[in-house]
Amino acid sequence: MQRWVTLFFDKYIHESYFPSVGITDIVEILIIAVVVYEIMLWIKNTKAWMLLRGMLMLGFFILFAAIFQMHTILFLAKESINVLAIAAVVVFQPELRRALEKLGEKNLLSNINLFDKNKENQRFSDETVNGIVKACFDMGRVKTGALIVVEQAIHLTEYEKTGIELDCKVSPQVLINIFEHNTPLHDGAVIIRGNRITSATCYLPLSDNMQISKDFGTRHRAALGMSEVCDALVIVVSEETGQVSVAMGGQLVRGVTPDYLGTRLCQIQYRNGDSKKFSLRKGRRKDEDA
Ligand SMILES: Nc1ncnc2c1ncn2[C@@H]1O[C@H](COP(=O)(O)OP(=O)(O)OP(=O)(O)O)[C@@H](O)[C@H]1O
Repeated sequence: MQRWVTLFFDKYIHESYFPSVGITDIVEILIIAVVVYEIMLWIKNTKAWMLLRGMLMLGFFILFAAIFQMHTILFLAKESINVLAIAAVVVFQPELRRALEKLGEKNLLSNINLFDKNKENQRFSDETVNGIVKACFDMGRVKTGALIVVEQAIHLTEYEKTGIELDCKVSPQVLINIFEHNTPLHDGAVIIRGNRITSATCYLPLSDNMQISKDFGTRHRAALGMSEVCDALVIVVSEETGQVSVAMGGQLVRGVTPDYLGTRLCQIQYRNGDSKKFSLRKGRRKDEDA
């Protein structure tokens, strides 16, 4: 037995090559682990998950063909692999674009304050937060439908172009007036950048999510669709129920309270992710109460 163990160690352990592991290698392993994890998360949360499953099926099929030496299938697979790779990039262009934009959103550079040094950290003022919250719930009370997109890091210029250009300060009166029935600007969505309403009657992409409730009409689908393709916070006021809902990152929360909406807006109010609490009682942020 002892001889067997000695032989085993001599053969497999003694002759094995153990590379020396330095700090750089550990950092490298950590970076690769994080990147692989992020890619897996991205695959899981997008249509790429279906692509991966399709590719796995194809892989098994090719393996099967290889085991049984099916030369024609192997030849076809080899020839079409490049075409399939290009097709995947074309089909998943929106998801790939979103993933790259998300990477940009992380704004690592602004955290070390090299590039954003001169930019104001605040996206919009408390007045804008209060104005949006007030307008949404006032419209909800009288069942006026509305769709409001609050821009974050990703610029929404291409969606602005689908509507009528405006440039006015956000206020509850203006928002209510825009969405008033039978007025020229009431259809479509309003886009807000900072403290300004940049355009109205904008057309937003509809979500093709099959799992969302059949009760949702196109206004809610457009809110969800928009939140899937960019980082904006999208607010919907239902004409049918008067409920206010919020969509962000492909998730729609229905029937929110003014406090909830205010808090969500405060969460995106600062570029570096700072957020302050919103208090409904005074319609202002809690830090201002002091
Ligand atoms: N793609 C879109 N982009 C922007 N606005 C849209 C889009 N699709 C629909 N809308 C807006 O939604 C309105 C129609 O809403 P619809 O009744 O279909 O939706 P809903 O989700 O059931 O909302 P509601 O509860 O208010 O009825 C349109 O008049 C238009 O203003």
